[in-house]
Amino acid sequence: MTEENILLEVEHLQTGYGDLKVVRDVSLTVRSGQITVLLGRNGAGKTTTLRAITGLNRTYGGEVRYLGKKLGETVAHRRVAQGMSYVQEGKRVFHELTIEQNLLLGGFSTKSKKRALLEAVQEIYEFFPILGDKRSLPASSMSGGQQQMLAIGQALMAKPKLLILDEPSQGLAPAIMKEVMERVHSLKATGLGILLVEQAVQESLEISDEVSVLDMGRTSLAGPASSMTLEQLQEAYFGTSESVPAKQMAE
Ligand SMILES: Nc1ncnc2c1ncn2[C@@H]1O[C@H](COP(=O)(O)OP(=O)(O)OP(=O)(O)O)[C@@H](O)[C@H]1O
Repeated sequence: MTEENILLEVEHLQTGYGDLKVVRDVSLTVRSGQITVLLGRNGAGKTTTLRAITGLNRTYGGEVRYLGKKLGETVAHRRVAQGMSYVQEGKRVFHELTIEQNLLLGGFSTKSKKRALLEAVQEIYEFFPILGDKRSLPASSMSGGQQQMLAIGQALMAKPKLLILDEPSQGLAPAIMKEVMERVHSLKATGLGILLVEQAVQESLEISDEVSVLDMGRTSLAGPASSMTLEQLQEAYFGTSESVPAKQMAE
């Protein structure tokens, strides 16, 4: 893997809320055409890390480099304009708007002409056919999994280089979760780099290239997904290599 593939490098990041330092030492890398998954127990600091990467929380220490440049105090909307799209936890779509209106809003930041936006919407329909089938219906009429696909489609409308997804499988039935994960996996072929936060350990490891585990605001394990053993992950999660069933790691 060459250095040119690197989209995002986070080194020894420190961030939090006001005086509260929640994230003390987090490092991770995301490359184009690859998925990096950020794992960790509830409250480990995963969402807070994403908020600092996207400019929603201040960085107290360490560094975030995107496309080879330090982001420093770059405000969130400039990061979006530079190709960072963030799908926050909980399928944040506009329920009263139609699916198509939601997608068009997603392309607003590109300042594209209507025609280009409609072409981009068609590409999203090809990728998520269910959104095309239901384009004129309000988003509220869709299931949780379909709303998650809409939230991802909305983020893709901004033509990102880096897609950041916070727990896309949250609250979804297993079959729907698998479908969402497969769709996320297939996005790699477009050259997009993806930073995925997940509680579904097994499913996210299957589609990821790199893994970073967070424990109490610190990176406790990082490396290629293919080389991670269950024992290493357990130790990184709990600070012990005693046998803990994989599914419990999400609890
Ligand atoms: N707005 C906030 N103000 C103060 N503290 C916060 C705020 N949001 C989160 N925290 C605290 O920061 C810590 C890390 O939370 P964070 O949401 O980043 O964890 P997480 O790993 O994403 O967990 P989860 O999987 O439950 O979403 C927690 O102790 C949480 O209570």
